[in-house]
Amino acid sequence: MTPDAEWTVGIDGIAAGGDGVGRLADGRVVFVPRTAPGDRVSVRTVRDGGRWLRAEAITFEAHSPHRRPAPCRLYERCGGCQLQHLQYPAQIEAASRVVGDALRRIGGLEVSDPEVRPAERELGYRNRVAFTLKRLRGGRVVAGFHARGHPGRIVEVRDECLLPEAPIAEVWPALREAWGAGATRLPAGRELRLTLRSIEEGVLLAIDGGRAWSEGADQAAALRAAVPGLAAIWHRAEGGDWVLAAGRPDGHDTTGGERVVVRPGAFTQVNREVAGALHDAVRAAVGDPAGRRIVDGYCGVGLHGRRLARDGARVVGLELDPAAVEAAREGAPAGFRVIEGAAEETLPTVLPADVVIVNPPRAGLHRGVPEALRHDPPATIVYVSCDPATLARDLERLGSRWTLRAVTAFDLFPQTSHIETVVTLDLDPKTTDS
Ligand SMILES: C[S@@+](CC[C@H](N)C(=O)[O-])C[C@H]1O[C@@H](n2cnc3c(N)ncnc32)[C@H](O)[C@@H]1O
Repeated sequence: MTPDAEWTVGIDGIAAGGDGVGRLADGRVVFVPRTAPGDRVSVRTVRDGGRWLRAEAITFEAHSPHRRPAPCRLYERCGGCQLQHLQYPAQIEAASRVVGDALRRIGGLEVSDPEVRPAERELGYRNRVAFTLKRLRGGRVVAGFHARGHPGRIVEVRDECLLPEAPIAEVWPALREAWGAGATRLPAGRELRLTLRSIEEGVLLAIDGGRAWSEGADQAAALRAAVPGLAAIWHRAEGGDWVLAAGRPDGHDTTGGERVVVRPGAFTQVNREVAGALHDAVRAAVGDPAGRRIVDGYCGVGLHGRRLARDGARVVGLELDPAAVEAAREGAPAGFRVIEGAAEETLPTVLPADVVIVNPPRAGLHRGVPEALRHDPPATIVYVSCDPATLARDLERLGSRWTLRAVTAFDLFPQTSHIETVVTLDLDPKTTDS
């Protein structure tokens, strides 16, 4: 089928990236963005990948009962969300299918589609939002999100985005007003990444990129005074370190009962409500932690490990990012220590352990991590994953010595195709590593 050919397909599911997916009579799979299970749609091929095709919808011959008008008026142009055209229960069902499919297809596991814990708030849930600001020729400034299908372009966002928590939704338009024509009150540079993080004290603004801010202190102070709710402004010039430009050095936030310091850079989950439920699930999967040796791998600011140490475990956190390590150590309970470095190098030095938690970035575990776990197996592994495909690959690499106790997914990112999964594995004492 050549690009530009037009034909009709029935959509019967949602693929991992959020596209609707259907099948041709000859078995080839077709991906069509912004379609829903139950749609029948005439499409045009935009890419022929051999056994799969990517296509765009031209007209709908039948509409899915799971559709709804997208709540955001930027949805068609913005690259941030993929599932706003689906009613929320259909988003949850799609997430369950995506995780189940990955575990069966890539992981070779015999599992059914898992339970997905929905969010209470499907909008207004993000405590962190990153915008991109570009200075164009002629002094014009655009600031917003990357465009759908054109990541180099920026879709202007004023007050349209429906995902941020209320404090961010209020600060962003006020900040745009306050930075002045040509954004001259911000650091110079063609492109800046502006991250707003809502914290107990208000909103923290982290400006990443641009040149050193020679008049930073004055301009940042003026900006902060002009934007109600802005608690602190940080800047990191290209090739430099984070510098506090105005306001308070420390912000705080609480997730899953743990209050931690928030500074720019260190990873924290964006959805405090669902992340709290996820942390409770990890805590429950560990069982009674008293006196047990636990590794919190890829610990970030140490939310799992700190809580388990408070409950009596001896916990070692493993974390690569120095900013996260610093936050994890601040105010940590006795019984929780953190080793800075790559988990694939540090894990073998802290095994054996009773329980190992791993929560890697999207790329999943470095090969060295399953190797170390096979060599020195813990009784329980709790794997928290933000990518079902790499999760499934890693479970396969762990081998057959562990049995799957539970799989639960959490909708930390409503309206998007991202999904977080928690898998608990128990060592089968009768088996040996082959
Ligand atoms: C998905 S976050 C999880 C953080 C934490 N568990 C939480 O719930 O907030 C992944 C973390 O792994 C860290 N990281 C990335 N690569 C790593 C590696 N090779 N070894 C150790 N930590 C790593 C990142 O800096 C980040 O803090």
